Amino acid sequence: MTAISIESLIHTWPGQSHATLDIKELNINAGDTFFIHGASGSGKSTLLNILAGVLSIQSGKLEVLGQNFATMSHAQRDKFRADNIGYIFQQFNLLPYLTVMENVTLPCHASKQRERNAIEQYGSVEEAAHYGLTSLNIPKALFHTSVMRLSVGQQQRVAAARALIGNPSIIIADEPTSALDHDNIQNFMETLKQKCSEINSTLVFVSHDRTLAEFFGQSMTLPSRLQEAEQ
Ligand SMILES: Nc1ncnc2c1ncn2[C@@H]1O[C@H](COP(=O)(O)OP(=O)(O)OP(=O)(O)O)[C@@H](O)[C@H]1O
Repeated sequence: MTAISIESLIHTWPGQSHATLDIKELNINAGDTFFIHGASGSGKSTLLNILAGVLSIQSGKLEVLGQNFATMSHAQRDKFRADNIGYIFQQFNLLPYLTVMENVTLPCHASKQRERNAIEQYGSVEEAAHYGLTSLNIPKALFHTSVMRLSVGQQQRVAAARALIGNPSIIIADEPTSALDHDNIQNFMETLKQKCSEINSTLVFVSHDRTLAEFFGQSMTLPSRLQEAEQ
């Protein structure tokens, strides 16, 4: 099954003389690990926002899990995202006034489907969060403390546990390793891949760091607009 299918996708931001994104064709199979590399300004965030349904499609075709995004309203895409996409942000986006557990269980409050999946597999949302955090090496003693008291590496693993809870079909990761040191990057990449494979989730991972491509089954590079402008 195809998880993500793109045909002739073009996105031009207002005031720009040429398109930020121009992707003729891209197919990502369900369960694959896919790396998108691109320099700063090449349109990585724009593409991820389109894939997650945050931005509407201007031109071309995009199907995510067989759903045609062009025919869906903003509200339909928001629900689809909550149910089917776990998102890991560059700056983690953990809520500072919530505990580790409260952060991790959030997606199950936003999506009945993810809540159901968590309960079916682990008996309760809390048990699902416990399992996720433990398997990502977060000590139990930290489960009920504020996320602000965690190290950067721990915060990123909590962000991963939050993205994975309730088994979303797709995990999108936007530069999630940029704040980590070398050893933490290796550990984080291996663990993230293993966890995605455990829940049969498709991993779409974006970074400016092309050395990370080695961790993935397939990859693509977005052309640098700066280079094009200079040619
Ligand atoms: N909301 C917006 N309004 C107008 N232009 C935008 C907007 N967001 C992005 N752009 C433009 O689109 C281009 C690509 O930006 P984007 O953030 O997608 O790139 P990126 O590859 O994620 O960059 P970085 O690695 O620096 O985060 C840039 O020229 C940027 O100015």
